[in-house]
Amino acid sequence: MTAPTPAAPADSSRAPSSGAPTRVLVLNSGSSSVKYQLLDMEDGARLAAGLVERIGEETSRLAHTPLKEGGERRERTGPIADHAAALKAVAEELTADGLGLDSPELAAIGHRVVHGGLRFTEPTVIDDAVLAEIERLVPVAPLHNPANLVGIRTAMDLRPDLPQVAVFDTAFHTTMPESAARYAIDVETADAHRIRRYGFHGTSHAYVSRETARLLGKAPEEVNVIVLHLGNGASASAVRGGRCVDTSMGLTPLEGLVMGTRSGDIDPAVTFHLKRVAGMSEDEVDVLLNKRSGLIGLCGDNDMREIRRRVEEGDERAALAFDIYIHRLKKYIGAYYAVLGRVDAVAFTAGVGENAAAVREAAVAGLEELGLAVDADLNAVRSGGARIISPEYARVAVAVVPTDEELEIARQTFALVAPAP
Ligand SMILES: Nc1ncnc2c1ncn2[C@@H]1O[C@H](COP(=O)(O)OP(=O)(O)O)[C@@H](O)[C@H]1O
Ligand SMILES: CC(=O)OP(=O)(O)O
Ligand SMILES: [Mg+2]
Repeated sequence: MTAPTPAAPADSSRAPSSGAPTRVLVLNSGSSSVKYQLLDMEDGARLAAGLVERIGEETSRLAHTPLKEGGERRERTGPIADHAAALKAVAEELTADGLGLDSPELAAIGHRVVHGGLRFTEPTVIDDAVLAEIERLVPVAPLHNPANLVGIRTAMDLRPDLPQVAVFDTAFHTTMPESAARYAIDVETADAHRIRRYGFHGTSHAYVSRETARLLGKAPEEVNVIVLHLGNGASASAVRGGRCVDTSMGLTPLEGLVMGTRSGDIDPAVTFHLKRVAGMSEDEVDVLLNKRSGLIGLCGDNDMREIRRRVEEGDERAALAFDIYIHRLKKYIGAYYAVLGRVDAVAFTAGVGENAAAVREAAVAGLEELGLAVDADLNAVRSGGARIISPEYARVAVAVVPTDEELEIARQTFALVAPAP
């Protein structure tokens, strides 16, 4: 899961050797959550990490872990109205540990921004023009870019003097060939409205594909990897020699796999039908496909833990939802196998991919002819580390590779703002 595992304890009292600030705060603002980490880039140590979830509900929760020696995990529960309130609460927790946003050791704040459109292919220092472009892209990332903007603006209010850096989910996918990035629709219309497949979760796909190569003892250039990022939002990617050649999300994060609340692939005519025949408005269709579909639409739950519990109890709706989720996943594994031609590894990551052994087992079941198999004992191991779960004889390594979007964002942010040595 993207939640932090205690890293090497950091000595937060150490002064940076060059005197220049070396800490980066990373904010990963999701539709109803904020994940954050404070890292010291001099040695990569995590100083604090946490998560605010269920923002906007009565049952919001902030879990904060200072990773200094002796630091203890703290929790706040109770309503947190919006992302701005969530970030203020995070700032308070950091201040309580002597790691407040006013610290002179902070070099920059890095922000996950989900949609960067055509313009942003690299990490970017945020100014008014960048903010305006992220705002312009709200219609194509309606659950995400607004939350990202609140995170940026709140951080800018707290530290107007610091560089704020946007790291885009779409950036890693800009290497996709036109054959994968273009929809087969009228070219002039598509180009006029910049309608194409952008792909998301790119920071995670980049990090996990690299970590998978490392797990195999190879350079990223040497391996072809299928990455399955299965969180609340879920996407698959085909990575050839370190470069993305296809991914399952498209113009928006709605295309592709079955997700917690999103439908993934669907015949676009379903939307015409809902409007013309079922009398739904544009906004109602949007809410249906983004928030009331996927696992929650199929069985009333979007948490894979709950779905597995129900399946074990013999609940038929949960079992069907699980089967549909797996069927789609398996189709993408097969599709990306064909796209890549040769596959060295299939890597499972994010909340579901890292924790749900039943999903990994079912997704690979029956694919022995493709060289894919999972060893039941290895698959059952619970660990926070990257590991191979396929039997030794298998031609393709199946791996669990924990993602760390925050670390990757911190690295990219620091590389942009730190003066070259
Ligand atoms: N132990 C577990 N077993 C199965 N699924 C889990 C487990 N822990 C977390 N998850 C799943 O992970 C999902 C969240 O994944 P995460 O990567 O944090 O998503 P996001 O970043 O989209 O919020 C939860 O909805 C839940 O379904
Ligand atoms: C792009 C996307 O779907 O992100 P998340 O999984 O955080 O919702
Ligand atoms: Mg996520």
